[in-house]
Amino acid sequence: MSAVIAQWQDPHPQQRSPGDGIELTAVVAGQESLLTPAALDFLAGLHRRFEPARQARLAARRERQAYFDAGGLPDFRADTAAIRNGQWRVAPLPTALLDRRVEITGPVDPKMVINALNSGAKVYMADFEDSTSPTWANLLTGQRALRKAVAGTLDWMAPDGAKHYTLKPFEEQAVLMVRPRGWHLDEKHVRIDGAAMSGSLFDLGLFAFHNAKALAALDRGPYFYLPKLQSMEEAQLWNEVLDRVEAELGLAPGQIKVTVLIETLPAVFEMDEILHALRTRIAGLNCGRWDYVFSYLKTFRAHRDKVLPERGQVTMTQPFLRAYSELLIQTCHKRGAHAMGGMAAQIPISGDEAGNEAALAKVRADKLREVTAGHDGTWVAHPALIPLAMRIFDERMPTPHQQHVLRDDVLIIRDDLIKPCLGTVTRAGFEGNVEVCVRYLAAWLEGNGCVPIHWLMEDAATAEIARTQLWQWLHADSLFLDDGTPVDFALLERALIGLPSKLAERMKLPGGSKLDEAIAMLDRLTHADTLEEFLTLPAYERID
Ligand SMILES: CC(=O)SCCNC(=O)CCNC(=O)[C@H](O)C(C)(C)COP(=O)(O)OP(=O)(O)OC[C@H]1O[C@@H](n2cnc3c(N)ncnc32)[C@H](O)[C@@H]1OP(=O)(O)O
Ligand SMILES: O=CC(=O)O
Ligand SMILES: [Mg+2]
Repeated sequence: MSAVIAQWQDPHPQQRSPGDGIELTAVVAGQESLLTPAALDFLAGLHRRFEPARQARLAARRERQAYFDAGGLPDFRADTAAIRNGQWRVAPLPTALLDRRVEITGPVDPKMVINALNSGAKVYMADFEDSTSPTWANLLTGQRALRKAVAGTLDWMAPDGAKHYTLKPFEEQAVLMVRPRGWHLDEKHVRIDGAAMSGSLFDLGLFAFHNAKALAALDRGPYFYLPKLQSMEEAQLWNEVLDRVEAELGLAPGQIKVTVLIETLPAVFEMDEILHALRTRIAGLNCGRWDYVFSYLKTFRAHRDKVLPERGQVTMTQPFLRAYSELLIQTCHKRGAHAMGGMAAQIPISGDEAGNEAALAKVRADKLREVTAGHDGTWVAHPALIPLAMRIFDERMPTPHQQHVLRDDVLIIRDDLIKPCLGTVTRAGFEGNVEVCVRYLAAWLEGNGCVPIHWLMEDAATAEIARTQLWQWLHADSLFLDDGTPVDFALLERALIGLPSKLAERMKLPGGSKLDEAIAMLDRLTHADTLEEFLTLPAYERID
């Protein structure tokens, strides 16, 4: 997978200032066509209007985490009971978003964009978030690819000239949705009045600036996926941003539609409130299971009674995760929104028929669980999985969606959502987490935000689980592997020391040049007294 595109790299980067308080601290060739004075003014306007509110929301996150660290538990809010108990529905969904049974997701390099739009999935979520390492080159390459895709002119030639990629006709393409980065991430290369702007506002703002009118004319939104929200107030902030974007770009109010990922533990207690805050424009909620597990671990980082078993055992059939997905379905269907499923991590295995069949069987079981529970659609990580997921949804969901499945049988209380599952930590589980962290981080530092490791899709969310589990296990009192070995820093040392030779033959894989840096970073992150909020925050300081 090529994440950084050579022709976009400037061998002589320099600081350039477009003036009016806007400063760009990196350059890739050709960026002027995207970062026009008008586009920069638009971004600066978003920053000046919403940066104080973003900072307030980030401070609120820290305050709430301090409450959890002091022993507090998340719960449904008393002050919003009227919203939960009220009779209201979200605005009707646009035709293009009625049938979303299979959605493909992936990073935004031109080949992936073409492959995803041509893939036969109903929707393609172009991802600036979990699967993109936000180097300046990746971001602008992605924005340029999407702009050309919307215009219908995107093509791409394989570097060896073996294949020329072109888009299928518009009617045969997946519906485009874009996922900007979460509220916690800055875009350090755009400084406004001396401060870095928000990555969310940069990604969404720049995409909307160049494509919103064209997409609205095609009756295709624009449509966005909003990641990692933690509260109703964060949804309100997004709604205000989108109101402003619509007003500035001359779009009808409510033209921009969004789907919100419920992928943090605090947010699962505010799903009605989030739908309500965005009720004129929300099309659905999505079970972002990987970040959700990460958020569970992070929320309870100081709770020794909430240590989870190794990653492979924390599956969606565990009671606390089943409760999350069923409550999401019930909540969405009550309000007229779609309840989207999530991502199975298995990808096709080439050259191993039995291994491939076992991987596909896991994906099949996951999709079957989702459609049977009442989800209106699901995610796949790889185009080869689309027929499998499509078949299951076609067979089990003959209608475009199943909002009529109200799941009145579901009765979920707070403890169902927070009770940890039982299980073990094996040596393979511990060492697997170490390997995933190091290899993923190394790839990310090299500019590649999504990689296959042992035939599993690994991205920022899955790697966060591995990283957070290591920290949690190492800081728990007297934790032992299932073979009786104490989980301590000596065990980590041995795993880290053994890793370079274990990976020696794989140095040509993504991240090969950054393995030492990744090992040093993981060592620091696991030794820290406090769990770092996001892996990508310190890692972002180390990329261009
Ligand atoms: C927790 C979450 O947030 S989930 C959402 C974020 N994660 C994702 O979106 C995962 C996206 N998936 C991927 O990036 C890739 O599938 C990977 C990295 C896991 C595997 O990629 P590869 O090793 O390149 O897979 P593989 O070699 O089998 O790819 C075969 C073809 O399918 C294409 N392909 C693979 N995945 C995708 C995708 N998601 N979208 C479009 N095309 C894809 C490849 O580009 C390749 O195309 P080509 O034959 O024209 O060269
Ligand atoms: O974004 C999706 C997730 O699972 O995390
Ligand atoms: Mg996520």
